[in-house]
Amino acid sequence: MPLPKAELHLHIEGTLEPELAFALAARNGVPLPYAHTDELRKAYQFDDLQSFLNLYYELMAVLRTEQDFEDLANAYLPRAAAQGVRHAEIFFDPQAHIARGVAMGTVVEGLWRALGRSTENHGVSTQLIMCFLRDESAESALETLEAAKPYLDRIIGIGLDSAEVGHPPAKFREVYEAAAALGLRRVAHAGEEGPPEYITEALDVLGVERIDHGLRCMEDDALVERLVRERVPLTLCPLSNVRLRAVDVLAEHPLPAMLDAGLLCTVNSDDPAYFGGYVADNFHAVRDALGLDQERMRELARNSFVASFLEHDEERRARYLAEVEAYDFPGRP
Ligand SMILES: Nc1ncnc2[nH]cnc12
Ligand SMILES: [Zn+2]
Repeated sequence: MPLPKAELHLHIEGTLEPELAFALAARNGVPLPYAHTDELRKAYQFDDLQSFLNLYYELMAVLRTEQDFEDLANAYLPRAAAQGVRHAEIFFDPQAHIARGVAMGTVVEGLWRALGRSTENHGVSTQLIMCFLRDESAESALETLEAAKPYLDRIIGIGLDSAEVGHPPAKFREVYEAAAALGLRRVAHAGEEGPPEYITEALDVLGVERIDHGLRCMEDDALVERLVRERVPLTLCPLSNVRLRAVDVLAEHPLPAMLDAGLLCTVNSDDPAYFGGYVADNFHAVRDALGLDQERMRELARNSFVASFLEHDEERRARYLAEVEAYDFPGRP
């Protein structure tokens, strides 16, 4: 039985495995510039975030109907359950779909057909976080929030993703203020490729409660002290960092130094279909490459529930946390 955990940094479009991409392409008559799944997999060599995003947006062309989004989520959920995920806060990128003529309602209703039954069907509770693409305009983000208004009972919060450098958080001040007024929770990708100043700006200007990635905080001691003092969770994605070359090799990932500094770190999968592993695979990879002991692994699992947006169901959070504390690692005498 895997260690129980919450997954807090997972782009649902990043769970699109080559086999499902080809099946949906055939179903929808969408041509793909790859002959078969192996050829597509060979394209999964990235130099940086942008080179990944190019493929990520290209493959989304196969997602067209409610059924496609339901199938996408229904492929992820049993995999997540098998990896010990009890609770998942799932990102989606509506602008990438709306730009292709796929309506907000198609995306949210389709995902919800799977997510709404996930606790019963898979033992995984879920929340949806709608991300704005930071390389699109602030006006487009505001229009997207407007388009989401009929679906806000299904969306717990907003996030900010896509190409980071050159698109500082402050560009999105207005839409974050509007989202806060609607009672939405706020997170943002910051400090993945962008500088530590983007992390500070996400906190001060956007009022975010968690930082997605946040890796580059380690370049600024005062920022680290602040993140520790304010207990700001970071949703790290170690295999993603290696694949997108934010770190050279996993053995050099700053996670142990971040934990030693007292940062509230969590480990997540980001876009598991592209980066070679789901969330437990990320846990095992950091354990093996960085020599994390069982108490560090337990700390990461505990942090994931502490950092989750489960305030509306503290009883559930307490149950998950108790499971973490009671967990017996395999192979213990
Ligand atoms: N790691 C990542 N960073 C920014 N935007 C993303 N969209 C999907 N994955 C992303
Ligand atoms: Zn991400």
